[in-house]
Amino acid sequence: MTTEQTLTKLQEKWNELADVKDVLAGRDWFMGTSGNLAIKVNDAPLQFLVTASGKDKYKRTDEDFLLVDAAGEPVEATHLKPSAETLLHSAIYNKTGAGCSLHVHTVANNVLSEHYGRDGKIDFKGQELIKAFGLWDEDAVLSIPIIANHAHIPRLAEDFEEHLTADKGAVLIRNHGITVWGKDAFEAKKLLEASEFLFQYQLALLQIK
Ligand SMILES: CSCCC(=O)C(=O)COP(=O)(O)O
Ligand SMILES: [Zn+2]
Repeated sequence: MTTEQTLTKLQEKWNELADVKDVLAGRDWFMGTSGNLAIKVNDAPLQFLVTASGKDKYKRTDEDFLLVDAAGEPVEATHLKPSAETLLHSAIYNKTGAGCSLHVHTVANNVLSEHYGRDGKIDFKGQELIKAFGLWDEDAVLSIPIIANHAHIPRLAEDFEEHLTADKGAVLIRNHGITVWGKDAFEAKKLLEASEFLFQYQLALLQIK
């Protein structure tokens, strides 16, 4: 690839992730600067764009993302800090064929992660939207793992990695949020939206019971 082609690809991926960020911001899924997003730019060497830590993700700026390597370290010298949870995104790109990963905190995903936390998972059956995860059988069950929210991110990443068994998926971090990954930005966003729909449904159901 020429330098020009590399830069064009980087710009395309930047715009793709910025567009996803704007849509998720429209859903109010970045409260209190929470959440982080990443998109793969290059396979060999592995490089991905990740949100800069602590930014107001409701705004679109030239400093929203930075390019990091397989270990989550900035590729170039920068004053920007990669997301505090970059290691989770690194784990996804190192262990799966995913091209995009998204993490958001919502009231629904936090409440349900606490409610089902002791089970270590939340199951959805007989719900149309589990088809977003490729589960089309009538008896299919979507099982989303729930892991403990370790403050030490390498420890959190270690637990998280155990669930990186496919190129797409979702993991809930108890009283923290959800991380999803998919082959590209379209798939990751679809999985995130489907998960949040299912969480909102389950929460509403628990409330009327
Ligand atoms: C203020 S939210 C606490 C950190 C967090 O969980 C998160 O998703 C945002 O952290 P980042 O470093 O990616 O801004
Ligand atoms: Zn978080």
